[in-house]
Amino acid sequence: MNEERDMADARTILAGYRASIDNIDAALIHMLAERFRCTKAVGVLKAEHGLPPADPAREQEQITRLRQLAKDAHLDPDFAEKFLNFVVREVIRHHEQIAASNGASKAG
Ligand SMILES: O=C(O)C(=O)C[C@]1(C(=O)O)C=C[C@@H](O)C=C1
Repeated sequence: MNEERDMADARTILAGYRASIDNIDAALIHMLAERFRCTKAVGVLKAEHGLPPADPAREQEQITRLRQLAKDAHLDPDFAEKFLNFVVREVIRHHEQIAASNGASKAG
């Protein structure tokens, strides 16, 4: 029946899209892992030199840049900003933990 074939075709197309989504999600995880590997090193550097975990001026530059990139890529700039903020808040939390343990190791 035509309806059954349409449904089978739709399922095949959906599976194709899902395969791409799975590849993209894997790439995002790998890119985030690399970003956090890098920011961990930044956290150590900052802690060793007594630099503050957060740098609001740098964040403002990143937001401006990413909002423009998002616009050019037809991605919602508000979403891009929220995503960056979400990631950066987690980075700052890591920086604070590193600074606390750095202080503890200096004291001990
Ligand atoms: O560039 C820095 O100073 C960082 O610590 C990295 C980073 C980021 O994740 O991009 C995190 C915290 C700062 O507020 C700004 C940027």
